[in-house]
Amino acid sequence: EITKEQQALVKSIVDAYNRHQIPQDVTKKLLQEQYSAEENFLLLTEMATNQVQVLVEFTKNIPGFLSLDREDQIALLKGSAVEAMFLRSAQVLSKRMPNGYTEVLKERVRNSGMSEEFMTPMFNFYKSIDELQMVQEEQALLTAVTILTPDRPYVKDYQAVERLQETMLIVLRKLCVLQHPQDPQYFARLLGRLTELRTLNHYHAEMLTSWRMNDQKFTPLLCEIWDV
Ligand SMILES: Cc1cc(C(=O)O[C@@H]2C[C@H]3CC[C@]2(C)C3(C)C)ccc1N
Repeated sequence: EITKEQQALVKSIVDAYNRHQIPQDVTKKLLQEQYSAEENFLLLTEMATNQVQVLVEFTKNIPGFLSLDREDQIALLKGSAVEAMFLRSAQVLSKRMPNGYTEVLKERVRNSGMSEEFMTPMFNFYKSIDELQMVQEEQALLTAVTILTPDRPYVKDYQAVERLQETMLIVLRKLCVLQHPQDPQYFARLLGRLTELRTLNHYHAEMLTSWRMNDQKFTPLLCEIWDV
C-alpha cells in the first residue's frame, strides 16, 4: 500500500541519509587520540561540527525543503540541529557500531568537561533509541520529521512546513506498520522519542553555557548554528 511516489520519496531520503555519514577519519580518531580532557573535548567539537555539516547536506535533499522560504529553511535548521544531532549520534553510538567505538565515545564524552547532569539524559536517550532497533528508512524519515517540525522559533510559513512534515509522517507510519506488524504501537513509540528529544534541547543549551563559561573553544559553524 506504499505508492510508487512514496517509495521514491523514501529512497531519496535514505540515499541522502547514507550519503552524508560521519567520515571515517572522525570516528577513527575516537579510537586513536589520547584521553586528555582537552583532547576529548576537541574530538567532540570536531564530531559536532561534522554532524552539523552532515545535517545541512541531508536537509537540502529532503524533497520540498529547498522550495520553502529561505529564512524558514534557516529557522528549521537552527531549531532542529540539536535534536537531529542527538538522533544521528544515537545511531553512531548504537550497539550496531563496530565493538568498542560505543564505549570509547562514551568514555570521551564522560571525560570532556561535560557534567554528569547532561550525561544521564543523553545516555538514557541513546538507550531508548537503541531499544527501538530502527531500520535505516525509519532513522532517515524520523530525522526528516524532526527537521520539518513547524513550531520552531521564527518560522513564518507554518502551514508549508506542516504539509511537508505530514507527507513524511504518513510514509513513516506505513513503513512502521509494514516493518513491525507484531507491534502496532511501534509508530507511536517512535514519535514518543521525538518528545524525549525535545527535552535534550534544554540540557544541550545548559551544556553550551557551562562550556562557554570555562572558555572552551567552539568552531565558527557551531557558533553560528547555536548563536553562541
Ligand atoms: C559547542 C560544542 C557542542 C558539542 C556537542 O553538541 O556535542 C554533541 C553532544 C552529544 C551529541 C552529539 C555530540 C557531538 C555529542 C556526542 C557530544 C560538542 C563540542 C562543542 N564544542
